Amino acid sequence: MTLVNRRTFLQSTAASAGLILTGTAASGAVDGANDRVRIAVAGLNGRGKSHIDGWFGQDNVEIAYLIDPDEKVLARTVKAVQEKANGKFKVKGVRDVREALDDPNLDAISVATPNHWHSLITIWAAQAGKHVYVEKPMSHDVVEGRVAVEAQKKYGVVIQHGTQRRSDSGIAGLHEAIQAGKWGKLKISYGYCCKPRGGIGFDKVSSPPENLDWNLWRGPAEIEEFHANYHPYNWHWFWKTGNGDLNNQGTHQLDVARWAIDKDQTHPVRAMAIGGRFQWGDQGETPNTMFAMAEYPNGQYVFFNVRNVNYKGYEHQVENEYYFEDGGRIVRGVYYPKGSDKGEKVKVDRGDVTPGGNWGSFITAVRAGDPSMANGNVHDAHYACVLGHLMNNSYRLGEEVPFNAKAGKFGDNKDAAEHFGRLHEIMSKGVGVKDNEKYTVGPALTFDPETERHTGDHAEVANKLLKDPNRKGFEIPDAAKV
Ligand SMILES: NC(=O)C1=CN([C@@H]2O[C@H](COP(=O)(O)OP(=O)(O)OC[C@H]3O[C@@H](n4cnc5c(N)ncnc54)[C@H](OP(=O)(O)O)[C@@H]3O)[C@@H](O)[C@H]2O)C=CC1
Ligand SMILES: O=C1CO[C@H](CO)[C@@H](O)[C@@H]1O
Repeated sequence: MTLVNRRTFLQSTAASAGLILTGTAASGAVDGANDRVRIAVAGLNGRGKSHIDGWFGQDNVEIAYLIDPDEKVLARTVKAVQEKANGKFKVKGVRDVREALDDPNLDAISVATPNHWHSLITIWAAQAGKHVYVEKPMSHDVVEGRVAVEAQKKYGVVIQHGTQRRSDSGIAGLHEAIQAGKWGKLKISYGYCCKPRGGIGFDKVSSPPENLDWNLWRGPAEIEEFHANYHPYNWHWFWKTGNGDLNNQGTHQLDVARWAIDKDQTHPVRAMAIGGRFQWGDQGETPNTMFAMAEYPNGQYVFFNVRNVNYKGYEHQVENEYYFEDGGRIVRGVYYPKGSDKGEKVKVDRGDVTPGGNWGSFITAVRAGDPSMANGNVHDAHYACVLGHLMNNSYRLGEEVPFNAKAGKFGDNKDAAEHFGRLHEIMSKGVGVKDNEKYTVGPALTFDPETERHTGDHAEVANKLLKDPNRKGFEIPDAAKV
C-alpha cells in the first residue's frame, strides 16, 4: 500500500464522518511492549479454531480472550489454548463479548460467531476502539452492514472481512488486468457456490442445553424457541440467523465477482433470484439451489449459482468465471476467445495486496493503525454482502411456479436464460427434480445505491427485508448515531 493510498483512505473516511482523526487507540498504531497485539476470539466451535491457529502463527500476538456462550466449548478451548501458549501469555475465557471489549488493553477482536452477531460485535468493537477481523458475511442484513461502515468511518479502526481470497495477489492481479481492459470489457462476472450438502431433518422445540447461554447465543436475532438444529452450524439454513449458502460459502465468490467489475461500481441497481430447497424435505428455510443475477449501474452483471443437492456425477464448482463483451471468457484460469474451445493460460502480474496472508495482513494493518491496508476492507465487505442480501431478498419475495426451463423471467437477457437453462438441466436430469415440483421465482428488485433503499414496484415489501428486527438490549444503533 502506498502512502497516497493510506492518506486518501484516512482523509476520505475522516471527512465523511466529519471529524479529524487524532491518535486514538484505533486510529494510531498499536502501542505496547514491542508492538504486541492483544486479540480476542469470539465464536470457538468451528472457524474460531482457524482464527486461533492464525493468531498463534503471528509473531508477538497474544490471544487475550476467548469468548463463547457455550460453557463446554469455552472451557475446552481455553484449556487447549493455555497449553499451547506454554506460559507465553494467559488467556481469559468469557461468555459475553462486552466483557472483553471493556478491557482498555485489548487491541482487536476476531469474530467467528454465527452471522446474526457479526455486525453488532463489529459495531460494538469499533465503538470501543478495537480493530476487527470479522468472518463473512460481515452483515446479516443491509442496514446493519451500513452501520458497520459508518462505525468504521467514525472510529477509524481496521476492519478486515474474512474473505481470505482478498489476500491472494494472483486474484488481485487478474482483476487489475480485467479492469485495465486486457480482454476487452467485462460483461458478466460469475460466481459459483456448488458444493454438495445434505438435509438437516427436523428438530423439535426443546429447552436449550444447560451449558448454553441461550440469551447470548440469540443476541440480536428475534427467536423465541430453541431447537437443536440451530446450534451449532445449521443456523446457516434459517433466515433469522444465517443467509443460506449464497451468503455463506457464496460470500467468497460473490466478493470475488464484485471485485472484478469496474472499481467505481458499489451496489447493483437490480437483483433477482430463482431457486428452491429441493429433495431434502427438511426444516431448513434457505434455498439449496439458486440462479441469481444483479445488474450494476454501468450495465455489468454478476451472475450466481448455488447447487447443494448431491447426485451421481455432481459437478463441484466453487469458483469464478469472467465473460467479456466480445464473447471471450476466462474459465478456470484459461482465456477462450469468442467461439473457441482452444484457450490459453492466463498470465498476469501479481496485484496489490497487503502481504502476509489473511491473518498476517490484518496484524500488519493493526500495527500500522491503517484501515486501508485491510485485505477486504469494510466497504468491500459491505458491497459483497449486500449483493447477496438483495439476491436472497428477491428469492424470499418470490412466487412458486411449476418447475420448468421457462420459469425464469429474464426479458430479453439471453445470457441469463442460457445460464439458468444449464442449472435447470442439471436439476432435472441430474438430481431428478420432477415437473410437478416448484421453483420460487423472485421479482426483479430495483435498488438505489445511494440511499441503499429499494425503489419501484416491490419497494414496500422489499424495504422491510433490509433490516432484521432485533431483541431488546441487542439493537443495532442508528447509522447517524453510531
Ligand atoms: N472464511 C472462511 O473460510 C470460513 C468462515 N466461516 C464463518 O465463520 C462463522 C462461524 O462458522 P462455524 O464456526 O462454522 O459455526 P459454528 O456454529 O460451528 O460456530 C459458531 C460459534 O460461535 C459461538 N457463538 C454464538 N454466539 C456467540 C457470541 N455471542 N459470542 C461468542 N461466540 C458465539 C457458537 O457458540 P455455541 O458453541 O454455543 O454454538 C459457536 O461456538 C460463520 O459466520 C461462517 O460463515 C466458517 C468457515 C470457514
Ligand atoms: O460450510 C462452510 C465451509 O466452507 C465455507 C468457507 O470456505 C464456510 O464458510 C462454510 O460455513
